[in-house]
Amino acid sequence: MDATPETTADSVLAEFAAGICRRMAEGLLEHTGGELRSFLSAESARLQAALADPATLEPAEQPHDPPRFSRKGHVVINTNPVTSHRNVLAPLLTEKLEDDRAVATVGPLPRQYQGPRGMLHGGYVGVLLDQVLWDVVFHRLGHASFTRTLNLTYESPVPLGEELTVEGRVTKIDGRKTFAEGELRSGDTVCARAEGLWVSPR
Ligand SMILES: CCCCCCCCCCCC(=O)SCCNC(=O)CCNC(=O)[C@H](O)C(C)(C)COP(=O)(O)OP(=O)(O)OC[C@H]1O[C@@H](n2cnc3c(N)ncnc32)[C@H](O)[C@@H]1OP(=O)(O)O
Repeated sequence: MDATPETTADSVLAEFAAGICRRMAEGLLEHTGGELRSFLSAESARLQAALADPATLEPAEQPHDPPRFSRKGHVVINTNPVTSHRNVLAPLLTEKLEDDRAVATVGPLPRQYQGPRGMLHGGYVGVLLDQVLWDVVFHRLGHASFTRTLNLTYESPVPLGEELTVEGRVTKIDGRKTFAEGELRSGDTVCARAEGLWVSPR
């Protein structure tokens, strides 16, 4: 049971703190020595200032994820590691869903997602495609399902530091099985393709 239910201002503060943690994660891989100390000190001071006086945050600011509560009144936090503004691991998507199709933009992604030098780690390519394909399946079906298979083809390296597009489409529904496919693009270049199967719960 939550003794202190979340307010909108708490959610704004949490997302502000997550933003600082994201910048810190990025800065830890960018700065060294004295520059690193100055960077960490400045980011810590911004968080301390916001905690001491929440009015230093933009007063009209709304959280991306406003407080939600379960039927029993417990706070429900969006933990999604791709889309939650409060989860510092999340690269964050802006997504449009229409019928059988989803189109999302993500990035530019910083260096904590790096695999090969200057390029996105292949596992994160799968994470982004899994999420967007799951989203379009959820949108189409109206209920959650589980990823059963996800086959990836890496066509070309995915650059960091550039906006990316991730697209997903439902291709077939057969009972509990929903098939979907999609791709991840950098500009006009298709960097990876995915196809998979999502199974609805019994
Ligand atoms: C609001 C919420 C927020 C939730 C927020 C969610 C955030 C997004 C998450 C992103 C997506 C994920 O990461 S999801 C998490 C990653 N995935 C998982 O953890 C899933 C782990 N696997 C499982 O739990 C299970 O294997 C299931 C549930 C997927 C399937 O088990 P099952 O229910 O026993 O299904 P089963 O009978 O074996 O198969 C169902 C049907 O599919 C067919 N089938 C099975 N495998 C295959 C296959 N490889 N190729 C073809 N067909 C297949 C079977 O023949 C059968 O067909 P027929 O006889 O019916 O014709």
